[in-house]
Amino acid sequence: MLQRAKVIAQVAQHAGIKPDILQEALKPTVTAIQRSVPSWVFLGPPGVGKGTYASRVADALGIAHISAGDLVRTVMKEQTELGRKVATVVNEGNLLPDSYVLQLLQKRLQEGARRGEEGVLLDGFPRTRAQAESLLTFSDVQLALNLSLREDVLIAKCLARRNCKECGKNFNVADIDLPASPTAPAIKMPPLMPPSGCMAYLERRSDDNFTTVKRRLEVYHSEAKPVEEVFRQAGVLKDFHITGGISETFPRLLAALQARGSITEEKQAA
Ligand SMILES: Nc1ncnc2c1ncn2[C@@H]1O[C@H](COP(=O)(O)OP(=O)(O)O)[C@@H](O)[C@H]1O
Repeated sequence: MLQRAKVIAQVAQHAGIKPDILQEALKPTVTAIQRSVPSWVFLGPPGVGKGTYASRVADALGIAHISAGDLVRTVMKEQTELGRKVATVVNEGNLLPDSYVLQLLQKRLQEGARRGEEGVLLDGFPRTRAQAESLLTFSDVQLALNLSLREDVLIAKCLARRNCKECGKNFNVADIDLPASPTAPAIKMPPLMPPSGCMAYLERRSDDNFTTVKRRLEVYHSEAKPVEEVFRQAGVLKDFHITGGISETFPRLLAALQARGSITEEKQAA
């Protein structure tokens, strides 16, 4: 702080203006810099595994993982008028208003900043062009990883997601083993089975039914390209196509991030 006051005094003297006037003029810039949290963003359709890979990468990097869907589900669980309204939109497979989701995210970022979080990995945000543009105004987005996977597999994965209400962990009981077709290569994705202790506590998300998943995919396809475009123009978009299960994909994902210089070897080993 003292150092900053000294620098401001020197610059003010050099420019021939009073230090307090310069200090006042710099306020918005300083606040903007202080607020600018570095972030990584995982983009992709429902069922692609954004949450699974985001939480593993965040653990590997030692940064916080923020899932927009989890923030929304916390509100849905509240027995309030707002919680019920949010649940209606989510269960129809539609998006919540940009301003509302931004509010939830900013609140979560502020809580994190108070705890000393220095970087975050976002999953499920942004989902519209407006959200993406807004994110760039308050966060230094260093990477937008755009995950993709065959559409028929996305549906199967969503329908097979399970959550243990005792330990809170997510699993996927789909055993995908599809031969090559004229348009797609063969794909094998073994299930991520819950341990026996979780079996009695498994739940399915209320929006993971066939009709809602189809609607979520439609919404994704209509919003995804403009979001990708914002990050492509910012020079941070990286495409990553998933062709197998977690044990095959996760090392390949880390290697791709490392090749891009986003992960150091030390962090990958940890
Ligand atoms: N960034 C967002 N903007 C608007 N709505 C959102 C956003 N993130 C989550 N939601 C709402 O929460 C639901 C669940 O989100 P999420 O768990 O990320 O699901 P998905 O499996 O579709 O990626 C979405 O279908 C949407 O209704």
